[in-house]
Amino acid sequence: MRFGLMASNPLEWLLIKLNLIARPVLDTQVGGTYVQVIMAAVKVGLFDALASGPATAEKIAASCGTHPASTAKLLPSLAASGYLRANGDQYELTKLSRKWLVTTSPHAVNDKLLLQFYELGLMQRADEYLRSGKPLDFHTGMSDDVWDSYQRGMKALTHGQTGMVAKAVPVPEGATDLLDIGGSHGAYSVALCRRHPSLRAVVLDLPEAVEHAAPLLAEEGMGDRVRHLPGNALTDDFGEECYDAVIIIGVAHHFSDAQNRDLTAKVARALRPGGVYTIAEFPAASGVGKTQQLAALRDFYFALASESGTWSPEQMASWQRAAGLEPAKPVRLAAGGGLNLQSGIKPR
Ligand SMILES: C[S@@+](CC[C@H](N)C(=O)[O-])C[C@H]1O[C@@H](n2cnc3c(N)ncnc32)[C@H](O)[C@@H]1O
Repeated sequence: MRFGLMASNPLEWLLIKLNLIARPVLDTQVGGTYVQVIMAAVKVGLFDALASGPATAEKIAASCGTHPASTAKLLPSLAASGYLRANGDQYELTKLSRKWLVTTSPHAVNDKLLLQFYELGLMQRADEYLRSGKPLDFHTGMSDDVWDSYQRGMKALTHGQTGMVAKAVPVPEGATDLLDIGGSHGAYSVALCRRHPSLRAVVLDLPEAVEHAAPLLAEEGMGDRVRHLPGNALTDDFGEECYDAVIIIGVAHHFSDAQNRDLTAKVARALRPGGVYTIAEFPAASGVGKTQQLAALRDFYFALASESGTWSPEQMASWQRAAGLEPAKPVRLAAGGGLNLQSGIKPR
C-alpha cells in the first residue's frame, strides 16, 4: 500500500509524469486538508448524524451543532473523497464510512482518529526532532482526554484482529499464566484466555493508561481471569519463573534497543522453563523502494513520537538470544497493515 497523488485521466497522468505539476504543493496542502476534513467530520459526529439515513447539509448541521454554511462547504470534500455520496441536496454514508466511522459499527475507528489530533500535533514538530535528534516522548504531556482516546483508539484497532493474533501466539500446553506488557485494553489477553481455557492474564500498563483502559476490559466480562496491573515495564521487576507466556504487542517501538534488551532479560527470568516471549511489531522498513513507503513513514512517526521506531524480527530475535531464549521463525500477519511476531522460547 502507498499514499500519493493519483491522476484521474491520461492528461493528468502525463503532466505528473513530465513533472509539470507542483506535486509538493498538492501533497502537502491538499493532503493536509484531506486529513483534517475527515478528522473534523469525526470530531463533530457527522458520520453518526447520517447513520439513520440521508440528510441535507442543514439537517446534518443541526444534528452536529455545527454552522450550516461551513458544514455545507465540508460535505462536497467528503463526497469527492468517497466518504459520502451526494444525491440532489442530500448526503448519505458510503460503505467506507458506514463500516469504519459510525460509532455503533463494530469496526469503528473514530477513537483512533480523535487520538490523531494529538499524534499530528507531535508530527508538526518534525523539524524540532530532526534538529535535536530527541524524540518528543508520546506518553508525557497527554491530557486526561487524550489518554482516554489513546486507550479507546488502541482498542478500536484490535477489532477483527484479536482472533488472528491469538491463534499465532504460541502458548505452551497447560499454560496457566500470561503477562501482557503494555496491554492497555487487554483485548489480546482476553482472546488468548478464551482460546486457552486454563490461562489467566495480567495486563501491565502505565497507571494513566489503566485508569482509562479498565472500563474497556470490564466490558469483556472476564472477571479476575484478566486483570490490570498498573506499573512501568521499564522499571518494575516481573518476578522469577511465574509466567508461561509473555506478550508485548505494538509497544517495543516505544523503547530503545538497550531498554528492549533489559526488558527481554527481565522477561526471560520471569518465564517458566518452556515459556514463550512473543514480541509483535509493525514491519520495519527494509529498503528504499516505493513499496516501503508505509513502513518508512510509520518508522519515522514512531521514532519522532517515541524512543526508537519499528524493529525488524532479526533485531527482536537478537534481544531474545542475548537473554538466553531460543528465537523461533518469525510470523508475518496481515493484521493492521502488517504485523511481525517474533517468539523466543526459554529452554527447559
Ligand atoms: C501502542 S499501545 C499498544 C497497546 C496494545 N498492546 C495493543 O496492541 O493494542 C502502547 C501501550 O504501551 C503502554 N506503555 C508505554 N510505555 C510503557 C511502560 N513503560 N510500561 C508499561 N506500559 C507502557 C502504553 O500506555 C500503551 O497502552
